[in-house]
Amino acid sequence: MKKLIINGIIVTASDTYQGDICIENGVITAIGKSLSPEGAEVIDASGRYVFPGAIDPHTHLDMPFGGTVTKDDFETGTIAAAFGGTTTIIDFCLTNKGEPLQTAINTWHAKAKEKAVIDYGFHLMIGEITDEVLQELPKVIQEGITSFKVFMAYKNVFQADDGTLYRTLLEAKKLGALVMVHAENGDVIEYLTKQALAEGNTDPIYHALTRPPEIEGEATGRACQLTGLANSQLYVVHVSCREAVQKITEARNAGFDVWGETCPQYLVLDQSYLEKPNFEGAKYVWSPPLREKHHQEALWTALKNGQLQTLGSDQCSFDFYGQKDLGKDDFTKIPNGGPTIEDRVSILFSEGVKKGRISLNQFVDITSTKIAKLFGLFPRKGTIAVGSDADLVIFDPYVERVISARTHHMAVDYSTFEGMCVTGEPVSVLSRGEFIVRDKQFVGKPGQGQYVKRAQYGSALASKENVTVL
Ligand SMILES: NC(=O)NCCC(=O)O
Ligand SMILES: [Zn+2]
Ligand SMILES: [Zn+2]
Repeated sequence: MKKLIINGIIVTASDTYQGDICIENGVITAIGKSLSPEGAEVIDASGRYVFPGAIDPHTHLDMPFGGTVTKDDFETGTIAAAFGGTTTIIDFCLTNKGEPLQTAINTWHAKAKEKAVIDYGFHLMIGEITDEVLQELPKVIQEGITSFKVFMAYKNVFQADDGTLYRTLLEAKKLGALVMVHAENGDVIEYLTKQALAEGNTDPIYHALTRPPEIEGEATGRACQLTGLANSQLYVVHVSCREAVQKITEARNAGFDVWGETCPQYLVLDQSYLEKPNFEGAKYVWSPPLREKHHQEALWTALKNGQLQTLGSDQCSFDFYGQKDLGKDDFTKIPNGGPTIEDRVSILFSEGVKKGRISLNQFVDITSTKIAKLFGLFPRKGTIAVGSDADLVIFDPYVERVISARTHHMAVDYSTFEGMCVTGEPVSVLSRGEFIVRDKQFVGKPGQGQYVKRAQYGSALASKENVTVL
């Protein structure tokens, strides 16, 4: 049935205005003032913002990692994402050396198909470049997987060597894919962690102390230089520190095609959380780790100035009891990651827009539009325009609430942001014109989310967008 959202304040990455949005067959068919309500279900959004559905470019759902499997799967994870205002995710498909890429892709489709309540795509991990991998990559692109992920850390697990990264950059350039890196120096981390354990230092805080910011800065700089050499394109995931921002900024100023993402946990939490008593610090173990507080300022400034362009959640949830406690006597055995998919958008709105650190339009760009452009989803997704999917969030910008595991929708037994007071909340969320959250109630169905084939890198990027705004 036709729907008409009336009187909302429509916000895109470039404009803010009051208007009505008409939706038919899952897409936006008209935007204007006083559109005719004839034959339409009318939804009054007076006093509320209407945003394009947020896109999360960095999730790990139903992922085996650290000797266990993430607690949230494609059902609980995407329901939580929807409550948080996210209508599309791009999840990381892990590959195994020596196994066809297609096997891994099929596995990831099987995880998502019957479960996802919002639309989804995949990035593909590249762990090695072999003749077989080279042969398969063009088909991967045809299937709409147009971003490749290389880990520079997690030695003996996911880590690829520099030769693999360089060859992935070259192939990506040829095929029209964006290369994503987890940028930390895995070899040095291995040395520092062994040293810490040998000295009897087993507590969660040593996770952070054995992965100092220099290690992230070095790997980020190396990946940027290799990108310049290959004349390719790079997206640095989960940037946590000043050193990495500096390397990305230098690369962009040198004209390299380099982009950076940060995550909500790095914007609002700091290293001291790892020192919480009773092993609670384990809840805050990410790689890269939470940093000293002064790094937060560098990240906010970089988002404001465009040196970092996106916010991903890096959702990778493990229960405190039964999963995080695998590392009770050895911090290297704590599964890395935390639950963040539901709170990403609200935290950026509350801490960013409400506190005057970024503008409302930047908020939309950082959580949706720029992600859609970088990952081949724009203009189908990432904006409010005639012809775009009706992925929409009706957002109350005034409500104040406290984030808690008692009220969140993730399957995990704690909240990363427990007790944090935020202003603003999605009230209703539509995916391709259908409500999935209506007046804060879930009304969607597992399996209604669709796989989205993404266009090649660059299809929606104007060249001037790669200029750093100082
Ligand atoms: N970030 C993290 O600690 N866990 C998820 C896996 C990754 O992104 O490195
Ligand atoms: Zn990572
Ligand atoms: Zn991640």
